[in-house]
Amino acid sequence: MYVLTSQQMKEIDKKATAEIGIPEVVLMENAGFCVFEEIKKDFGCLKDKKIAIFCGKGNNGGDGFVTARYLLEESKDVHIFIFGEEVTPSSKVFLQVLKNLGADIQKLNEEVITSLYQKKFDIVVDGIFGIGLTRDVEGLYKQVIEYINSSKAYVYSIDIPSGVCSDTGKIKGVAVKANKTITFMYPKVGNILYPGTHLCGKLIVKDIGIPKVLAENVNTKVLTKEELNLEKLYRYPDTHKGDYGKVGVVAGSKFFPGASILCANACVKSGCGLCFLFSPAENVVTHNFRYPEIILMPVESKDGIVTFEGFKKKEEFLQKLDVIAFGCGLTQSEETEKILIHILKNFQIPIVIDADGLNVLAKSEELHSLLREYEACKILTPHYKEASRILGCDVDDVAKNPIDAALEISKRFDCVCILKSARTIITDSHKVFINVLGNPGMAKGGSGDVLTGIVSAMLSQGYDALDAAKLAVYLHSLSADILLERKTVQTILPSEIIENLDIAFRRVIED
Ligand SMILES: NC(=O)C1=CN([C@@H]2O[C@H](COP(=O)(O)OP(=O)(O)OC[C@H]3O[C@@H](n4cnc5c(N)ncnc54)[C@H](OP(=O)(O)O)[C@@H]3O)[C@@H](O)[C@H]2O)[C@@H](O)CC1
Ligand SMILES: Nc1ncnc2c1ncn2[C@@H]1O[C@H](COP(=O)(O)OP(=O)(O)O)[C@@H](O)[C@H]1O
Ligand SMILES: [K+]
Repeated sequence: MYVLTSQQMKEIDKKATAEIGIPEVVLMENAGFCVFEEIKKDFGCLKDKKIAIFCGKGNNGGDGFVTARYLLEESKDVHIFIFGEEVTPSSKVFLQVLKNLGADIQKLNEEVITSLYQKKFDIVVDGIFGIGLTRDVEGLYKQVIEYINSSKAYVYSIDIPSGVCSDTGKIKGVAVKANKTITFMYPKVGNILYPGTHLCGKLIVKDIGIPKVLAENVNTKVLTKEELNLEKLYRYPDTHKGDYGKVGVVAGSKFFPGASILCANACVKSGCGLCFLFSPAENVVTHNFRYPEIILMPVESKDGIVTFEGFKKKEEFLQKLDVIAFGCGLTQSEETEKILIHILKNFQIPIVIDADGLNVLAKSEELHSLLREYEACKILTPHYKEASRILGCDVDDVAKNPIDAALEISKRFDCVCILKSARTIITDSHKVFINVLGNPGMAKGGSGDVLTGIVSAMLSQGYDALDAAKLAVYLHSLSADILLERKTVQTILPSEIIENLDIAFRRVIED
């Protein structure tokens, strides 16, 4: 499913009217009717319902006028509130229709807003701002939104909750908290990213008759099952472990032994042929027997951290690898940096860089240019903080516009970037996918290490970087969502996300 920015939606809208010739009022009529239909479906009989419709001066308000007209057919207690008569030409048509019908239309001012608090509306329709919101919400607009949020009514937002930026999902000063949002044709970015997605309540996407061919060049999509390439998950009977690749997980330290195990274990549980774990010798001793499928590669360490010299002694094994997963729990030492430099200079195999791999990358100019020049496929898996270190900006800047941050990282290193959060963004700098699965039970140390293991296994099974990233992110969060069916967000563990991958794989392959 495509996800659009306000600019993209406006262009499509313009083409539909100017080039294809569908009049704007027809689209507005369809949009307003869709909102009415949804209300009717939810409430059934509206006869005794007290309804308020708040309409701004743009076309979002015009949709509200249309909805109001249909609601007037169902209830005698429908009240329309406007911010002024200077509305867009299409909206004006429907405002006039309401006037002709003798509808109750009140212009909002301080007094009217105060009086709203005495009225007990059952249903509120928010048609204040849609994709045309350009600046922070203030004054009367702010007061009305505050009223809506204080009311006990069931709130419908048209297109997007007013006050949410449709390009980022951020709140521009104040925003409506809706129970349900009816958006048209395609979700907007602000309907999908937090906090906007939360303020939408239940999101409904309605077709209002804009030809779909107009969206064909849009590059951003929700990561749905239909977007996954499942081809390489199928195994011919006549096959052997060599067909599924050898992954070298370079991870772990005295301080974070678990990170390496989670990563390597997720990797073997996601289908790689052989998984070698390069970790400090003292950790490896304790891992023995507990994780029999992982081939343990004890590396000489100093103060619990793998050393560059120790790593080089494993050259013979390193040469056999097909994929490297680098960084989980390594610590940000000079040794970590030296090892990564060595890998980027001497290997040309797919690499996944996570955690401390990203942290040393952020600090080293040499690593920046080596990674840019590295020709094999590369996947970077930062969370917001790691991304901000790489980009040299504030973490809030990443959070404000994660799609742009992911694109920037992807372009800078010519890599696939998996920017992790409650709405993980995947991009190869051309296409963008937003993951909408997963739950707060994943907000726990170790969840990211699991993802690194899964994505490495996808690379070793022959997927290209973008397909590997999409499949891994999907399976990872689907596994956590399946766990949530019987557990709680508090009790989900990263190691259980690994165990539960069985069911996630089955659902992806068989359903
Ligand atoms: N796309 C489609 O396919 C279709 C779209 N449709 C609908 O149209 C909607 C988009 O309509 P739209 O472009 O007229 O913008 P909209 O959101 O109504 O607001 C613009 C108004 O708000 C004002 N304004 C902005 N920020 C402000 C602030 N902070 N505080 C105060 N004022 C502020 C701005 O003023 P200005 O910035 O010009 O001063 C302008 O007056 C879309 O979301 C959907 O519902 C359907 O009808 C059919 C098909
Ligand atoms: N609230 C949430 N909803 C969905 N997914 C989440 C949420 N919080 C975290 N995640 C996912 O969990 C993982 C956390 O990774 P990361 O922050 O690197 O953790 P760690 O480094 O401790 O392993 C990411 O894949 C992220 O997308
Ligand atoms: K709205």
